[in-house]
Amino acid sequence: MKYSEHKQRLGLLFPFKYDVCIALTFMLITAAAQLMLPKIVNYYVDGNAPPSLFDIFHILVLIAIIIFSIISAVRFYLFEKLGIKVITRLRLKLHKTLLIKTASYYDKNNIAELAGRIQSDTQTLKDVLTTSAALALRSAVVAIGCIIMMFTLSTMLSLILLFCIPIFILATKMLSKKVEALSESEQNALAKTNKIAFDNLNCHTLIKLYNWFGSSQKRYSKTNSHYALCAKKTASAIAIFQGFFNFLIFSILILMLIIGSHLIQQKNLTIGELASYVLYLGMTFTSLNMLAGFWAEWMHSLGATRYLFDLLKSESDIEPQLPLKKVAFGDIYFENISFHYPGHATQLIFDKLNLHIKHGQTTIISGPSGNGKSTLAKLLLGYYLPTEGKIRIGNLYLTSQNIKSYRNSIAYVEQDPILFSSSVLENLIPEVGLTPTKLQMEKVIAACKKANAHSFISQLPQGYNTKIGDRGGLLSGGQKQRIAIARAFLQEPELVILDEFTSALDKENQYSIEQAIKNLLIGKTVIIISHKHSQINGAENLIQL
Ligand SMILES: Nc1ncnc2c1ncn2[C@@H]1O[C@H](COP(=O)(O)OP(=O)(O)OP(=O)(O)O)[C@@H](O)[C@H]1O
Repeated sequence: MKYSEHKQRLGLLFPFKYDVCIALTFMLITAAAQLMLPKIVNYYVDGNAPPSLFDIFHILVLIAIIIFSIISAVRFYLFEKLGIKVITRLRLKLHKTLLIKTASYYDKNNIAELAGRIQSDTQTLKDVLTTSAALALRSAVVAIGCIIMMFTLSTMLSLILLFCIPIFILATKMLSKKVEALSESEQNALAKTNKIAFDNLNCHTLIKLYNWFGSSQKRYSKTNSHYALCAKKTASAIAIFQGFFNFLIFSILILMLIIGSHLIQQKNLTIGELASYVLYLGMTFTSLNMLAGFWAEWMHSLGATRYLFDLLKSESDIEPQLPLKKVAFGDIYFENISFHYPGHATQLIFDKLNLHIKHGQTTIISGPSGNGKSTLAKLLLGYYLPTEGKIRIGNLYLTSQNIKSYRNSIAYVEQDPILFSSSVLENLIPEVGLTPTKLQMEKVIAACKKANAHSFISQLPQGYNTKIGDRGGLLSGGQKQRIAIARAFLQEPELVILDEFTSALDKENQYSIEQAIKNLLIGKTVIIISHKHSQINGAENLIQL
């Protein structure tokens, strides 16, 4: 645990400093009101209060109670609202960071685990950073206020009490260290459990097919039990502390009552003052208990969110976010390209590969399965950078600095197209969503007609607004490919990479789409990755890998 880690978490509140100040003001008012309560008790017990129920004193007390209740409710709402704001902002930041992580980052990390962590890890921060922190702060104010009040009531009793406080602080410190370590392993175990659940649900048909229910359930049960074990360890550490704390509270309380009754006999204390003192003592312990609970919770969240903050920090696996520039396309050259996937140094996919792909022409890249055809596309798309050698497009070398600008003019249609689980329309123009203008809709329909997709989309229950399921699971392979092709048309690209793009189409659709592509992509650079040499009649070049 480092100082910077505390600062980092508290820094999340900084953008909402005004909300924090307003909420804290309300909190301080409630703390002050709370401190008045034992004094009122003292007033009643020693017989100073007026006997008539409808006396102005009682009416004022009632008004004070009503105001206190309203302010408490507002304070609760303000801190909850603050928590929601902080977490929403953090989730947005994490989502953005994850989106711009490199392709190799996703080779190493599990998507389900990452998505789960955005939700669960941030949730642990929400309460601790706002409502719990506010209660802890109020508890600190109340505890200090109570100690002052207790000194005004009896110096002797208060001095005895002060001796007990170091024991309390020492126990809190020891516990928080233990809880921090336990929480980190608990959160990691939870993330692993989510990962296995996602994997199993994703492969539910496979599990059904081969009757792998038992083994899948066992895999989940193993991680789930490990999580339960970690959570139980954290809970028992907190429970031990709670037990010790309760023992401390009651022992001190009895001690104070014994000494207090002696002081009453010696006429050094009134009954009302002792009652008031015991109430302040109770409030001090409740406040200290809350503070200790908060500290344990804070350390829990520190350990639990370490992964998230590391994720935000790691700049090395983030693609540079530079403004898009207009780029000039030309012939594409692979100059002595060697490549292996990150972390797979022994599996060289290309070894000093040299290629020349002519601008404005159609080139077929062919070769046996596993020879690196799709990898070549991924290099051109800048998902990975070559291990050695350079890719030149026209006069410019492809680098991580300019790839975003290039990608802006590239369309890629894959064998198994990636689709959002949202509507057809959102898959075609996600930036517009569900409310396209008339002109945009006309463009979409024109692109879909060219891709032979319009007729089947029109027959879907809600047409272009039909939700297509997880990764387009409610569509056939050919329908998914036609949507991906329409999406490529809409990009108005300079370079089009078609990776086995008709693999899921029947002969009739294949022929008409090939014709549409042939006519539409005149003058563009088209790279067709295919096992079959003659995928598009009239392809000008063939490269055999
Ligand atoms: N993300 C990755 N990490 C590590 N290795 C990978 C990755 N993607 C692909 N490979 C490996 O790279 C090699 C080339 O794969 P690639 O998909 O480029 O072949 P391909 O020629 O397109 O195959 P196919 O015709 O079967 O689609 C394969 O051995 C594959 O295992």
